[in-house]
Amino acid sequence: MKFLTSEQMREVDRYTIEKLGLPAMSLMENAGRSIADEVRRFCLSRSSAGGGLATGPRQAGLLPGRKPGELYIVEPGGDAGLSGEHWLILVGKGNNGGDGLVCARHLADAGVAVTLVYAEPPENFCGDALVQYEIAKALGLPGVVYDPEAGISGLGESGGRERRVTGLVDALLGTGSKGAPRGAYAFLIREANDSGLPVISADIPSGLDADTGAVHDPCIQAWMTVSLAFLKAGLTQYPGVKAAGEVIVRYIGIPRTLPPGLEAAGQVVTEETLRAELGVEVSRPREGDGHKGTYGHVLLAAGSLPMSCAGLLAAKAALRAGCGLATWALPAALLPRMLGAVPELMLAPAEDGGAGAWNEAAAGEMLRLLEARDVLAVGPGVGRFPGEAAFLRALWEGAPRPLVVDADALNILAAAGGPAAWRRRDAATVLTPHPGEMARLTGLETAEVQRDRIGVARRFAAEHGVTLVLKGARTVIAASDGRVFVNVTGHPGMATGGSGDVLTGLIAGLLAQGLDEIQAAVLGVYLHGLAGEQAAARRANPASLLAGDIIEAL
Ligand SMILES: NC(=O)C1=CN([C@@H]2O[C@H](COP(=O)(O)OP(=O)(O)OC[C@H]3O[C@@H](n4cnc5c(N)ncnc54)[C@H](O)[C@@H]3O)[C@@H](O)[C@H]2O)[C@@H](O)CC1
Ligand SMILES: [K+]
Repeated sequence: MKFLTSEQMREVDRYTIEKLGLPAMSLMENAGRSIADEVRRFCLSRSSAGGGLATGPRQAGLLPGRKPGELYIVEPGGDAGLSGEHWLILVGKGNNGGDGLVCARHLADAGVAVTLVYAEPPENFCGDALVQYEIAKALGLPGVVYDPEAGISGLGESGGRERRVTGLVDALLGTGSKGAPRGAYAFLIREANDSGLPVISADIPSGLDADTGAVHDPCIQAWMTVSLAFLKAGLTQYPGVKAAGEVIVRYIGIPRTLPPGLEAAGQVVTEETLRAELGVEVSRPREGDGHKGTYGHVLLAAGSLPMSCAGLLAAKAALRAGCGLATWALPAALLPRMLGAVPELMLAPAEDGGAGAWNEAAAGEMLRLLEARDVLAVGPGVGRFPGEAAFLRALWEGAPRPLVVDADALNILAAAGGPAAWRRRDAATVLTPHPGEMARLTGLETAEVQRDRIGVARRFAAEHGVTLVLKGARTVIAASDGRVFVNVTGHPGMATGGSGDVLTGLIAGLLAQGLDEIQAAVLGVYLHGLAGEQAAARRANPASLLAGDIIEAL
């Protein structure tokens, strides 16, 4: 599923309205009605679930309690289950507010009591939002201009009937928002968050940066967000993910195909994305006459005292990814301890003078081994050592096969000045930093990396001609050609030592089987998350998840 930045969304809007001739008012009508649909669905699922929000898969097009094929006519008077509902519609002065006004009209028609709360006097409204305000006024929908002194807690009356407020629609700020919410907008957002009531956001939670997922102070903490036409980039990254709650993308009449020349900011990884965009299946059948040579051979340079087992995890993951063979090269002093630890694995000792550490001279041996192997992964547990820059540079510049760089190898690379300091590689290169390693590679603070994960990853990959996997919840995979993928599989239980080593092995194992670097990186991250979810589900308490459990779940 594609996602866009706010600028791209504006471009799509412009194209749809000016080039295709679809009236802006029709789009706003569809947008507002979609939000109203979701509010109704929310209310009905809440009433049928006896309070609380119903969970589990939603049946497309079916409201709770209805059977497929059953004739059901929604009377103009609305759904009986909505009679106790009273929603405040928080309305800003732009088109997001316009969506809210349309939503209010449809909710009122469905039998929901609504009160419009204007963030500023409607005289300030502009364009289509002003037209929608005039319609709401002509219809007699109750509304008040927000007064911070009075607050929203007293707004329990609608059309002469006392009705306790049961929910809020946040139509304050959308993709036209700049910076932190100001004035009455900020007061309203704080009140909404403090109310404890369900909040459904129109397009994005007000206060969210639609491009990065960073949240301003304040930002709406929504229970649900109805993203209009396309998913917005900011809804795919934390803390935006948390602020948005459940995200529903609704079609509003804007064509699914992007205008000529416009590339989406990125895509969320699904099996469909993998198949349609990357030409790779999650489960790839094996050839009937395949043998271990058919599925490639991974060479892994990993481990050192005392972090020897990082290599073990990566190597096991490579084998579980389906590569035909895996060789783990390790400082020779570690060999006796590791012999037989994974019987399926070949071990290649690198001369270390008994120190259990890597050294510059070992690079030549790695390149020689690589002649008969398909991919080199370097980094898990290698530590820091004298001659480290020369060691890694020799591999970086000399390895004619795909290279996966992780963990301390990334720190070595950063200390040496980053990829720009060395010759650009011809063969595939995948870097798998966590945010701290990414910060060292870019010279940014970790918080700066996290504030714009998509942008930081995209720029780095394009500038250095590598595939960049920026790890962490909602891992970002950026290709050197500007494409970006965001992974949504995974589980917080995976935040445990060795989890990254498993990913490195997995990606290397997929590269060995002939997948290209972006296929291997995206599929690897997707499978890693999926395995983590399954491993977590097998444990009574997911906090007890170990990296080895992820390998077993593969
Ligand atoms: N054709 C379109 O353009 C469509 C737009 N739609 C809606 O329109 C939204 C975008 O509308 P707009 O571009 O009018 O912008 P917004 O409605 O997001 O913002 C409106 C106004 O708020 C003010 N504002 C900006 N930042 C602020 C801040 N930090 N604090 C206080 N006030 C601030 C500005 O004066 C801005 O013009 C989308 O998110 C979506 O909800 C939908 O109606 C569908 C069609
Ligand atoms: K909003």
